[in-house]
Amino acid sequence: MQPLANVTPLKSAARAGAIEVKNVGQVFKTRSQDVVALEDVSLEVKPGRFVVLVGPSGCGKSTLLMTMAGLRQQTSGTITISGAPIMQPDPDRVGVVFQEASLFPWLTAEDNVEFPLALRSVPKAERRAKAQDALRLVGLEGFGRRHPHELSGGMKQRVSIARGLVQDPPVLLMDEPFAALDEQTRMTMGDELLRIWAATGKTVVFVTHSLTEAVYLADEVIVMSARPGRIVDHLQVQLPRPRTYEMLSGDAFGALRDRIWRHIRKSA
Ligand SMILES: Nc1ncnc2c1ncn2[C@@H]1O[C@H](COP(=O)(O)OP(=O)(O)OP(=O)(O)O)[C@@H](O)[C@H]1O
Repeated sequence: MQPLANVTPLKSAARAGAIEVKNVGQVFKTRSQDVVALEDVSLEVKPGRFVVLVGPSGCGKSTLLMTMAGLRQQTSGTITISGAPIMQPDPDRVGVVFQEASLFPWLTAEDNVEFPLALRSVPKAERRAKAQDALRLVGLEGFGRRHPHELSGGMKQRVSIARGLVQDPPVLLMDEPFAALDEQTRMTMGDELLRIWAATGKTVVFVTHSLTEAVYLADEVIVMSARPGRIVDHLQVQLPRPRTYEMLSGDAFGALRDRIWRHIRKSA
């Protein structure tokens, strides 16, 4: 276990990293109609679990993740993170990583990682130390002075993960973080993420369209139906860890992937 240095422990340590979503609904009001994106979604994630959300395109996966991150307010229901409601973004409790690395091109990798701390006026020396820790954790020690255009797609996404981790939140929410990467890099990044997860003990909620990636990474897979998004299945993935490439062709792996696919095909 290798937590980031200089971290203030959470007050409610016992529930740090727990997520509770209760009867959450999300309705978007547009000029022509009300779009029901989420309907009566409830789920519980225990601290330290790796949970993957899958479902057909437009079923509300990103909406659910953004609502858990406090970036949107749900229309109904409640969401608590580490035992307290989440009403707005709170980088001490929740880190977020998006599909596009969305780095500032004019800032170096370490300045990008420091950015959330700079916004909160954390002193420069402390910012730098935390950014160095986070960059080391994602395997980018020595690359901090590079600008995004000097980094590969996978490296940029590592910087983005480091930025999500820099305040050492107990929860990391990831919205298709590897979707823009080629298949080889994507597999490597999956293994890297599992290494970081094992080293930090964070709760991860990860959205993907790839059923293989879902089963490979997850402790649990939550399957959503087409809009309005509801939870239609919740699978426990009991494959041993560390996960290996050989498991991809095993019967247990195939059975889980088929079960998820049957739900998605029904919804499509
Ligand atoms: N701001 C908004 N205003 C109106 N409708 C929205 C808004 N944001 C999302 N929606 C709609 O809500 C539904 C859920 O969208 P969301 O992006 O959460 O789905 P998703 O499962 O993440 O999709 P994908 O897999 O294609 O990324 C979609 O029908 C989308 O068009």
